[in-house]
Amino acid sequence: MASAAAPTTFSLLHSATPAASSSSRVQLSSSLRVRPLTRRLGFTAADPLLAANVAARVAAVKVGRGRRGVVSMAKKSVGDLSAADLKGKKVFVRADLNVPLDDNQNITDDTRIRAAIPTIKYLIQNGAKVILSSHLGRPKGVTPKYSLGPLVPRLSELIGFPVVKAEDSIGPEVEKLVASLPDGGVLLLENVRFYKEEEKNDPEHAKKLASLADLFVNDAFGTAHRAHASTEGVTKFLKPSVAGFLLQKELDYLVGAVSSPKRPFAAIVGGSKVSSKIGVIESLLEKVDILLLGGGMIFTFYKAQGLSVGSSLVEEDKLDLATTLLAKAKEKGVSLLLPSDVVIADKFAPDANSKVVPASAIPDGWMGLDIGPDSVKSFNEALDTTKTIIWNGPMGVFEFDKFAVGTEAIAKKLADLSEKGVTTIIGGGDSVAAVEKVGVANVMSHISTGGGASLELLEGKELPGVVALDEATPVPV
Ligand SMILES: Nc1ncnc2c1ncn2[C@@H]1O[C@H](COP(=O)(O)OP(=O)(O)OP(=O)(O)O)[C@@H](O)[C@H]1O
Ligand SMILES: O=C(O)[C@H](O)COP(=O)(O)O
Repeated sequence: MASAAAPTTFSLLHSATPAASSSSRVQLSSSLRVRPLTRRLGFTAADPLLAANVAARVAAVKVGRGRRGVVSMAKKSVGDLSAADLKGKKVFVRADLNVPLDDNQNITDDTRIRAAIPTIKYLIQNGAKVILSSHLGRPKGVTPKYSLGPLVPRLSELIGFPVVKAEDSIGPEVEKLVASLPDGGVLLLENVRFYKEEEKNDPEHAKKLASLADLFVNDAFGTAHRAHASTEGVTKFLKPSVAGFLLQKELDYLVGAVSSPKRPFAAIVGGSKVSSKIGVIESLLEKVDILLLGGGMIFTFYKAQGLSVGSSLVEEDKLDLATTLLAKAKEKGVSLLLPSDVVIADKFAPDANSKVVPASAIPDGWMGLDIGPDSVKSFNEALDTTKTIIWNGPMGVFEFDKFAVGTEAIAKKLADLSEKGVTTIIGGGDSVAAVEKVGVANVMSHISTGGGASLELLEGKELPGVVALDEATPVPV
């Protein structure tokens, strides 16, 4: 790729043969490590409110190539609103509180609730009346098991006082509760998806939601790829409509850091199928210096190169695509690495028999379920040269302990590099689960709260929930 800093001595591993991979030698970068964006701006990741606020002001730049060409993703932030703008104002806040619940309605991962708190607290501290809304799951009509009720205790605990819960998201009862909300109070609306008009982005419905408030803050990054009434529709009726701190931080990393990365810039893409990652790979090939591929998709690449893959996951109709992507990497000067060895299993099960073999020697009847130790070694060497890394998708079937080793090794490597100042961005979905399983989530530069939304951003698409927000006022940088 056109980068002066790209590692020129890095061999292009289009061949999946063990000989090719193990013979690769990566020249270690001797240049100084850069500090993550937050540290460079003079605050710590432990101070997300301040971090996002300052980042919004300082780092909000024209970034991203969207569906309709180059667009500005720099949006007005809630941090641009002062106490004078907020005191006594009714603020409709759309968050993504779509958290997993167990059979007893206990929250099993509160990450998304915690991530929404900085914006809510900022509004409270500035005397606003917070009308908080979210979806939970994909209900078809009013469905008690998708009520937001179970979130109230944790939300109240994190906010520091009891949150009032409405039984609906629109209507006279909600209006009464809004009217009795004190300055600095928080009212949680019921699941916005209990109305089918929400997902249809029905303008009349959006108008009803908007009529509850004076202004709009969208902090629902995980749902920003949906043009729904509470994410996009309400912006037509509420001014200003601004980005919350979480949304801004996600954009700063997934668009800002990816568009203007400190180089060398590496992407690690895994997951099950190449078909679900085509857009991401194609988009990243335009930006990265190094691309490491793992997960189930590698077998389609191997087969495209004429290797036998046993009974590994292969998308027969994507063989040509795999060949095209390899050629594109070569054309762009991207160092693309496929794993040189794999952990194979005699069945798709946690207790399968397993062994490590070169990628070129997968026997019939066996399937590859993880990357092998040599691959981890060469991936680590490649990552050692980088200053920015983005990771999306696990290296193997990490749900089975036996085949989680490669994914966990990559998670540990990123944690190690992050502590040395490399910007590490985890792009949502299963890779986040893997990072959390290893217990290194807190050291990464950024962990996205969005699965589909982060994928769409990485594909270079615009998110309707972001596009609809007010543009940031340009500031001299
Ligand atoms: N070699 C393999 N064979 C089969 N499945 C695999 C293999 N390697 C990884 N997977 C599976 O890929 C799945 C994750 O793939 P997916 O494409 O959904 O990744 P993701 O992008 O991290 O997740 P999400 O779609 O939630 O954002 C995991 O369930 C994992 O078990
Ligand atoms: O979990 C997610 O990815 C978001 O909350 C969006 O949910 P959805 O895919 O049901 O719109």
